Amino acid sequence: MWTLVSRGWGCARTLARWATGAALGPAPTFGAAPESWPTYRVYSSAEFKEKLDMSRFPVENIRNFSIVAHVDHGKSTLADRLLELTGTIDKTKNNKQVLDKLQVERERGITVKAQTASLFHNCEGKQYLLNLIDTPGIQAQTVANFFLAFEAQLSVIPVINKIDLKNADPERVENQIEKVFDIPSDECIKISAKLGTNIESVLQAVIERIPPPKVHRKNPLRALVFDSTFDQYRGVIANVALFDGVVSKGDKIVSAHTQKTYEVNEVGVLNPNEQPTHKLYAGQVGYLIAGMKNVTEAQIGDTLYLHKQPVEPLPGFKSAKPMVFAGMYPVDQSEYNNLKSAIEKLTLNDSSVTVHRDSSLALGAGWRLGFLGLLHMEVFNQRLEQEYNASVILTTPTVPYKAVLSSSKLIKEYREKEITIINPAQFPDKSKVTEYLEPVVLGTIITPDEYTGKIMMLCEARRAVQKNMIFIDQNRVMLKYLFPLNEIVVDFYDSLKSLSSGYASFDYEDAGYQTAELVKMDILLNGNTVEELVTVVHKDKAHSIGKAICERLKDSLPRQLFEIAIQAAIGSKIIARETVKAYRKNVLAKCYGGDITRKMKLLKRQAEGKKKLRKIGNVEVPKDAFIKVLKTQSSK
Ligand SMILES: Nc1nc2c(ncn2[C@@H]2O[C@H](COP(=O)(O)OP(=O)(O)OP(=O)(O)O)[C@@H](O)[C@H]2O)c(=O)[nH]1
Repeated sequence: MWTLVSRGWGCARTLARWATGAALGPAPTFGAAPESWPTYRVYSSAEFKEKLDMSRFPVENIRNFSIVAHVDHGKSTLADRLLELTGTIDKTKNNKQVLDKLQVERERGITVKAQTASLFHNCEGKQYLLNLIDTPGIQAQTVANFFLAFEAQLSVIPVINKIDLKNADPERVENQIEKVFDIPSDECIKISAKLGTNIESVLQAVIERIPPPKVHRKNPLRALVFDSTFDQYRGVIANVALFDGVVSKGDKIVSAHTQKTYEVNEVGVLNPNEQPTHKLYAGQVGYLIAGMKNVTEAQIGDTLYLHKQPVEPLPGFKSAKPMVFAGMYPVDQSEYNNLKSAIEKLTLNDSSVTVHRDSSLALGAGWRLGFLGLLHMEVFNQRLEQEYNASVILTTPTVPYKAVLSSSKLIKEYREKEITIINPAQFPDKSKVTEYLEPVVLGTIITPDEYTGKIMMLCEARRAVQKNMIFIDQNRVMLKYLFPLNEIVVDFYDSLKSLSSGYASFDYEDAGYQTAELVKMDILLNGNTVEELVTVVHKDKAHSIGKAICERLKDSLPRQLFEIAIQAAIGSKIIARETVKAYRKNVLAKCYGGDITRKMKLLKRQAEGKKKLRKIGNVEVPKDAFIKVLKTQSSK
């Protein structure tokens, strides 16, 4: 297990994007605080006053760093220990993933939204300001991220975590790090974040190995908005990193993006909760509230400067590339506007989600959203439900395919020859294209040798082509495969973990497009297309995927008064079929006798159940039926 810690503004500009592309910064707190809520330190008034004065942290006493690692490697636990060690939170048994504030994060135990925390730390008589960004683990790209950090010349501190585990073998991991990343093994820090072992060395290394940020306090203000959240009472809270100058309460600032002017109502640091300060100085990271009311006013990547003191805007962020697209529609069209506003607010603090308006004959007006992966999509959906009480229909996720058009009519319509298709409903017919292209990724798998055979079979079943295989030590193998993206987005990681008893790791990076024989497949219920399940599949897999979807749908559909034919079709050709026999569910069957109130209760419950159903033709389908079906797609 290993963790990277890196430095400088890179943490805001690059590292955070690495992990998910999701924005950095504090998340709004929703609902009741969980029982395990941490105890934040309460400052005495003298201490508090001193804390407000950020001028006591000159640039040379500031370090900016991120924790980057795979899902579950202990980033948030290490962050907890760093918060405790620096006195930011009291040391209690309840400190579990303190920076994970969203309900979904605590339920799933994964970080969805990166959090910033400014830690005040005394070391050898000097007071340091250490800005920590706990990155989310939604995407499996740690190896690729390491090389990005390397190219950006960021300092990298390898940290080997979980050394308390019985089967931990830190020496072997050190050797692997040396072999794969060319980092001398004596630079590795071995810790147990859970037990708090050797955490001081991490802080020490952050101070010693990471240089202070390169900024100028005497220049006019130049602040990068690297995240923003929306508070219904205070408006937009923008998280800022100051590259130049100083910002104070009462300053007039301008957004380089919108050219709108605002007055700063509050500035402060995140410790880890918002703590107002008098000013923020270049090199520091904090938040700013300036009366921005609309979610579109605080664009991530925007530069803020002082009124009448314009500056060259900072380069901003390279936007994260969505890998998976899905349609999203309100269950009830009258909820369209509420859902629109919920999506806007959520995308404000997760800028890696792309949104296009979309509409479908069957599902009405909605959107096509782009996500970094399937887990990202699931989490976004869960947050909509939990935080905004929204009920949505999600269509089968698809990857962005391309088609080179041959039909001059279509070329005219699209105004280009090569189009990207993010909605399977718009997949052009074979007679109108020269070729189809599918996105591919270069996957890196590191596994104990004993699982290599099974993993190679799994990769081949996913149409992957082997590019490389090396032994990184006596019993560990690193495999590189070129995968079609659609073969890994749904459940590849789960399959890999289960067949390697959890030991194999998986990373991937974008590798462009390759020619592919693709077809559009419809799923029909009694002859009516199920819009949610229209999908694009590889020709060779159409039959097995179609069959699997029909079988799974059969298991998820309740019997109804009539027979239901479930069919998979390519054009007019039916390639698979299942039948659900007729049946009448008589909820009153057990209620012979006269208890009318009990009868009414049962009928009411049945009516409520019906609200969770979607009607396709005359067939009623439970909403969650489709989700269950999706899981079968790439495993066949
Ligand atoms: N034994 C042991 N378990 C640890 C250690 N550090 C973390 N864990 C456990 O590993 C699991 C994952 O820890 P997290 O801190 O949530 O990991 P993460 O990397 O932040 O996970 P994501 O946010 O999902 O990317 C939790 O069950 C922790 O209790 C450690 O040093 N030793």
